[in-house]
Formats: sequence, structure tokens, C-alpha cells
Amino acid sequence: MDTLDVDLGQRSYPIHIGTGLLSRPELLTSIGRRPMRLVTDAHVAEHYLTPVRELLSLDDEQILVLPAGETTKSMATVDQVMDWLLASRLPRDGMLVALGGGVIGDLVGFCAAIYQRGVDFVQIPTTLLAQVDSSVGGKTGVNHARGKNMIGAFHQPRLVLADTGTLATLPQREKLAGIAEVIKYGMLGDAAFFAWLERNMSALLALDDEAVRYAVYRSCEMKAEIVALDERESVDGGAGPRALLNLGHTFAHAVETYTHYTEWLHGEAVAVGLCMAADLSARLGWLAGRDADRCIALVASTGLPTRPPQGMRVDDFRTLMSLDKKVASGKLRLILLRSLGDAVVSADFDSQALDATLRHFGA
Ligand SMILES: NC(=O)c1ccc[n+]([C@@H]2O[C@H](COP(=O)([O-])OP(=O)(O)OC[C@H]3O[C@@H](n4cnc5c(N)ncnc54)[C@H](O)[C@@H]3O)[C@@H](O)[C@H]2O)c1
Ligand SMILES: O=C(O)C(=O)C[C@@H](O)[C@H](O)[C@H](O)COP(=O)(O)O
Ligand SMILES: [Zn+2]
Repeated sequence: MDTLDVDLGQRSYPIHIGTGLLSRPELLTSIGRRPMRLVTDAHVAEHYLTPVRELLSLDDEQILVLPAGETTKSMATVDQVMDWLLASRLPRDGMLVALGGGVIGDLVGFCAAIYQRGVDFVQIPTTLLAQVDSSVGGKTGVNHARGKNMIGAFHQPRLVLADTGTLATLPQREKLAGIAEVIKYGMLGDAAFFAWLERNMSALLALDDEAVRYAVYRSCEMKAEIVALDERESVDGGAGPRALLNLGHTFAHAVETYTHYTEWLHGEAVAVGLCMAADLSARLGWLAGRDADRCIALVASTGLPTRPPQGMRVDDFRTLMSLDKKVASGKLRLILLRSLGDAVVSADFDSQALDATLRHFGA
């Protein structure tokens, strides 16, 4: 097992990564014995509720199983969870546990942030995407019909337990969705990791133990470092280190909102967003054309999409991108690449180049 720390002073917490962690109760001793409630989804419950119920010594009344899928990440579900927590009288010194992918992690984290003005929570991520990204860093929240992740709060977990053995049951499409965020880390901050991904993608796709462990570890290491520098994406007025984790996401969120959070997985939309960000960076003359090609080729080599949904028009992108949370003083800010492994937040790009990218990818 590997352990990384997210260094946030009093709010610091460990990320445990390895196989067989769901049967190691000693990893949870730091959170103490206290009233607990666990929230998961129906797919995850089928595979992992039994071991986790045993791990945490939970009764049925302490467990809520929600429908799986992105539409569960909504204010309607928050209301349902609040009602359940109040009815079951979880006290303020209690603890919520999120068992599942990013949908459950973001939703439960947000519920923990607002229930009685904040209770502790633990992340037990079971998708690749959640293990490399969403379970770490404390961005929690839900979607709104008008925009992705538009309602939320920063609320750090007390502990992350990433059992990479759970990935064995992950459907192929979900595995690929997680790989998109892994590619993001290489593109934004580590050219050597990007090259490692080029060499080891088939091992990663085959869920080779060593490859998965390294990909999860390196992704969490990069995210933990960035979060420690800029916990609330507030450094430099939102143009600091944490914004870099949004590489490709302005395009991705437009795709997800356009498709009403039903057809496209977050990771699939991120894959397209990464390709669009690479294309734009090359059009601006910042990223070498051959490196933009490498980014798009790596995404394509996995089977992830490299183009937006059919019928999504340039104007759909423009309208939805203008709602992005990184817009400041009415100006769109994008994460772009100066070179492979070197991302920058910029509002200072030629808008004609963005138009050309949108025309190249849009309908
Ligand atoms: N907070 C953050 O920093 C952050 C970062 C990245 C993404 N996100 C959010 O994460 C969400 C996407 O998360 P996701 O990709 O994990 O999707 P998800 O939570 O919907 O999980 C994907 C699917 O896999 C199933 N599943 C989960 N674990 C499984 C397992 N081990 N075996 C079999 N099936 C399993 C789930 O039931 C679901 O059907 C999006 O809402 C995105 O916005 C948040
Ligand atoms: O942790 C972050 O910071 C990220 O931006 C990680 C992203 O992968 C993730 O999709 C996040 O939820 C996006 O946040 P948002 O602030 O753009 O809604
Ligand atoms: Zn993301």
C-alpha cells in the first residue's frame, strides 16, 4: 500500500492507495468511532456494500443506496439525502461515507458540507476517475440544468481509501473515462508521465496492477501538490495552480450540459476537451503541432472520443462556455498548453484562434 498526504494544515488527510484496503479496518482508526451514514449507488452496492458494511460495522438503517448515474448529482437528491440524515438523526459529530465514483463523492461531499453546517466525511472511491481525481481535493457539488457543477462547496474529506482492486469490476466505458483525467495530468504538468502513458497505455487498459498503482499514485501526487498550493482555486484571482486541473473542462462542461448529463460521461467529455485545448494551443503557436498531435493520438489510442457530439454547433459551445466558472470580468479564461507538461491559465488568447478550433470541432 502507498500513502500520500494532502497537506492542508489542520485539514490535512491521507490518501491510501492499494489492493485489499476494504478489509483493513486499521486504516480507519484515525477517524475514531462515531455515528456513521454511508451513501452509495446501486451498481457499487451490488459489488462492494457487503465488505464495506463489515469494514465499518454498519446496520441497514445507516446505508442509503441511490440510483447510479450523473443525473443523481442534483439538488433533488441533496434534498432526499438531507431528509434521510435528519430522519435518522445523524448528529453533528457524525460522519458521512461516500462509497462509489465521482457522482457519489461529489454529492455526498456536498451533503457533508451543508448538513448542520458541516460534518466530516470519508471518500471510498471505486472508479478510476474517482481514485485519480474526484475523491481528492474537496471540490464537492451538484449539477444544474443550466450548467455543470454550478452548485457546490469546498469541503475536504478526512481520509481517502482508494482500493484499486475495486477497478476490476468497472465497465470498459467507465475505465476509459478515468483514463481521460489521467492523460490530463500528463498534459498539464508532467511530460515524462505523458510519455510513460504513451508507452504503458495497453498495460493500463488491461488493468495491470503495477501500471494502475503507478497511474493512480502519480495522479494523486500531482493533485495533492496543486491542492496544497491553492485549496480553493483562489490564488491569483482564480488563475493560480488549481485552475490548471480544469484543462479541457470548459469545452467538456459545455458538452455535458448540452447533452443534459445523460449521454456523455464526464471523462468522455474531458477527452474531447483535451483534444480541443491541444488544438487551440497549437493554433496559437504556443504548443508545437507535433505535441498537439501526440495529445490527440494518445486520447484516440484508448478508444475515447476526440470529437464533440454530432450536431453540437459552434454557437452551442459559445453560449455554454460563456457560463464557465472561470469567466472573470466578462472574459473567458482557458487552460492552454505552452508545451507538453506546461499549462497556463489565459484570457489573453486570439479569439479568432478559438473560433477556428470551435469550427474545426463543431458542426
Ligand atoms: N470533485 C472533483 O474534483 C471531480 C473531479 C473529476 C470528476 N468529478 C465528477 O465526477 C463525476 C464522474 O465520476 P465517475 O466517472 O466516477 O462516474 P460515476 O460516479 O457515475 O460512476 C460511474 C459508473 O460506474 C459505476 N461504478 C462505480 N464503481 C464501480 C465499480 N468498482 N465496479 C462497477 N461499477 C462501478 C457507478 O455505479 C456508475 O454507474 C462527474 O460528475 C464529474 O463532474 C469531480
Ligand atoms: O479538482 C479540481 O480543481 C478540478 O478541476 C478537477 C476536475 O477534473 C473536476 O472535473 C472538477 O469537478 C471540475 O470543477 P469545476 O470547478 O470546473 O466545476
Ligand atoms: Zn474532471
